[in-house]
Amino acid sequence: MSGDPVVDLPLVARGKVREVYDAGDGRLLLVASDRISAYDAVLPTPIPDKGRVLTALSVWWFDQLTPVLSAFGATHHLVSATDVPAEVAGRAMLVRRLEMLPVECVARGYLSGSGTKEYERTGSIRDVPLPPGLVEGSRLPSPVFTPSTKAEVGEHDEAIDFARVVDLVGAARAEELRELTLALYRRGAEVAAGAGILLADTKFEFGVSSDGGLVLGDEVLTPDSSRFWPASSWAPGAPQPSFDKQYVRDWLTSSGWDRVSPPPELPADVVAATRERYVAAYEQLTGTPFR
Ligand SMILES: N#Cc1c(N)ncnc1-c1cnn(Cc2cccc(F)c2)c1
Repeated sequence: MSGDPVVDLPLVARGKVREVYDAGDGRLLLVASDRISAYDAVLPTPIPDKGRVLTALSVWWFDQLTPVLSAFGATHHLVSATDVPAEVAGRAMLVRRLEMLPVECVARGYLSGSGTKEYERTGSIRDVPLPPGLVEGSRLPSPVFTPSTKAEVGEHDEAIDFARVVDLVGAARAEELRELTLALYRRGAEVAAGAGILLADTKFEFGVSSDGGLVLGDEVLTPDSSRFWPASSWAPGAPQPSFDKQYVRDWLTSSGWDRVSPPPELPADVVAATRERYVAAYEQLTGTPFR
């Protein structure tokens, strides 16, 4: 299951749960697996249909975000989600090959994880001062752009400030990345809130097309590239339950796994419940049945 190339194309990149293949003619094939990661480990048990659900969600979001992209004179990289090899039907996207910018464009609407630690140390996130009294899970007064550099596979991304983004891509492009990232986050958060889901944060990746325009790449606004929290259980002051991975996290914690040795297989009920959460995220966000 894991590790073997699934299509007869040259492998370009391999992440924890996804692969990129060279499809030729200036195209790439992004393939989403059914693998799931938790606590920085890829688990041995696949979640059936996870790859198909997250691919369908990205495809839906590319359409939803097109008006925001157009307002910035930008586009997205999706060419087709149907013109793909049969062995990865439904869980692959044929995309334009881009010159990817070396910046992970993260937008945060809520305080969580490393953001909370930074706030507790400095009273701010990167170069954005925040009001006192915020806690884990607090909604930020305004969404914040918190870029990082892309780490090697298996490493953690490195937080960078806006000045470093300017060094990497130039002042005008850096400003464009920040404003477009925040505009895309705001639209995503608005749509998600209407579906009872809080978009705590998300990561976008951008490339540049041959005519120099910005292009939204990678996957977009999936539970793998974002923190989705159920709005109904939002309670600032403690880590918020993950919309999709909480069953897995809770079971791993109860199993006694030490987070260092190879992770254990998931029981069937946790697999089924987790699959249902991915399907629920898709159906709640899009308002359409997952097939
Ligand atoms: N998207 C996109 C893209 C593009 N449109 N043009 C050129 N390169 C990329 C590209 C290359 N790597 N990644 C990240 C990545 C790593 C591992 C697995 C994955 F599925 C994805 C993105």
